[in-house]
Amino acid sequence: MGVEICVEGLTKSFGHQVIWQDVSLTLPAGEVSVMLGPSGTGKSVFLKTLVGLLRPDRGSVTVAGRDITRLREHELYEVRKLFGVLFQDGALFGSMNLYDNIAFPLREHTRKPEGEIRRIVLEKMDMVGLIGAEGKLPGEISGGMRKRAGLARALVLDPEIILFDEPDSGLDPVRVAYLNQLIVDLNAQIDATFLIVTHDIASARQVPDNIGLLFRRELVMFGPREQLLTSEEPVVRQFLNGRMQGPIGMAEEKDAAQVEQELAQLGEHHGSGEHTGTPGSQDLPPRLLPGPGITRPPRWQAIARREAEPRRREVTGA
Ligand SMILES: Nc1ncnc2c1ncn2[C@@H]1O[C@H](COP(=O)(O)OP(=O)(O)OP(=O)(O)O)[C@@H](O)[C@H]1O
Repeated sequence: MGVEICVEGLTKSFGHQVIWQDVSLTLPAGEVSVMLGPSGTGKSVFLKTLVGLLRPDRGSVTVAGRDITRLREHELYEVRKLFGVLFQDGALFGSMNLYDNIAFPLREHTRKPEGEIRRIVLEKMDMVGLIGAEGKLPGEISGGMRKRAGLARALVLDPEIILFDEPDSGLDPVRVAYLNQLIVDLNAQIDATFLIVTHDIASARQVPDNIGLLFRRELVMFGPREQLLTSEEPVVRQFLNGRMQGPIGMAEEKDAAQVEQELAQLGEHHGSGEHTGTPGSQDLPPRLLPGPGITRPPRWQAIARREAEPRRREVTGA
């Protein structure tokens, strides 16, 4: 049923460069969370810190009751088995076929016999829709298939937590839609805790239970999808609407006077396609549901209730 990750007061710098500071959030067990943020705000550094590949300056990351920032290397090795990580390009070995790539963690970390390994590898390849491609080399398949293969490999040790580093990068919109459906289906099937770093706002709007936003070396907000998508916080709105006007600049943050002027101008241009109404009135797309035939774990009843809530508010005008 996945495990909760509790992050408290986390700060990371490289030399004098503070990447982010005092980040606190809880990734609820079994839920899907998305981390957004402009380029270079340290989203990948955050993922690496969660899995213990980077050590923070301060703060804690509690996974299954253990603060991984304080573990020694051999203890970390054990805790890391709870994680599956999908790196941006799938991080496959170019000289190995997909079967051997996906079998790799099982051969490295377990003493399972080859027959058992075969059963697991084929089961995971089936889950991500790759049956029949066992003998292909990573160089012979599309970027979307490489991501699926990376995902199958992340699944073989039955992780409690899966971290996705920009799973949609380099994919066309149709492939992104398929991948999003696969992520939602997998989450319902294996019920692990998912954290996805992405730039794709459309995915962030539909896929997760929770959304976080990193900006100016801080976690601006982290909370239920509905809360972020209807937030009036200027940074959150600028990012989720993908517009130039607002606190986020091309290279750095803008000065306060400029932001105020831009937002005032934007306020004069209602009807430009931007959602500028009162909190809760913004377009809230429905959450992507698991496909037909996929049994949903009990927590989906709570999701369905939450999904119904804002619409009920809209209808009643509350
Ligand atoms: N090992 C490292 N040593 C020094 N600096 C690093 C290291 N890893 C990352 N950084 C710096 O940390 C900052 C954040 O990098 P990171 O890749 O986490 O950003 P990001 O938000 O994931 O960006 P993008 O969205 O463009 O992928 C960058 O300035 C980067 O140069």
